[in-house]
Amino acid sequence: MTVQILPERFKTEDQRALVADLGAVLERAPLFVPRMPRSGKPFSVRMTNCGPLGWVSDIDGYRYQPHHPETGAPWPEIPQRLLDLWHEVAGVPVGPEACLVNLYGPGTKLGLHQDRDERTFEAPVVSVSLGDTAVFRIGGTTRKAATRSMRLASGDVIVFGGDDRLAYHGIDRILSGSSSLLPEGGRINLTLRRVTPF
Ligand SMILES: O=C(O)CCC(=O)C(=O)O
Ligand SMILES: [Fe+2]
Repeated sequence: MTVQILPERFKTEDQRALVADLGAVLERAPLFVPRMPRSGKPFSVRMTNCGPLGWVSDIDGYRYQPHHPETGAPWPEIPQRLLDLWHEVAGVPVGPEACLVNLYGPGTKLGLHQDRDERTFEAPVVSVSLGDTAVFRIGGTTRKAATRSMRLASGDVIVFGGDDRLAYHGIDRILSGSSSLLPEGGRINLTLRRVTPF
């Protein structure tokens, strides 16, 4: 496996600073409810983005676009702390273009999927967990491959690249009350992605 796990990469103080950075992002780019292509069924996770591009999903499909789907405004910049993380761990000579922000309340799940809407898979996906612990599942590059489950706690970072860049993954559940980082509870996941070839 070329999934690299960096437990507690962000210590409590840095986690708090990241939450403050995200507060500023959310003021400019409010959370929206993504919907499944075709059916329009809402996801249980709420999302927003920062960076030159953001990932959105609606009845017309999944895509990256430079503006917020509801306000029409460009996405805010990726906080420096996250750019620094990317440059330390991603191992590519270019920056990320999108940072997808997912907010999980109690009972939120994210089905097994691949991150494959990018136009390049040469850069890894760098994922940061904040708040309540998630039960994360990761498998192989086919839906049928065996999966394993692991817990992602606040401050943990995982980097999936190389052979695992297209590994199926998802969130089985959130362990409510496992962290006091977020005043209202729940979990935030940030994924930094490169979208265009370099
Ligand atoms: O919340 C997570 O840890 C994973 C999020 C994810 O897979 C995604 O946004 O594509
Ligand atoms: Fe994903």
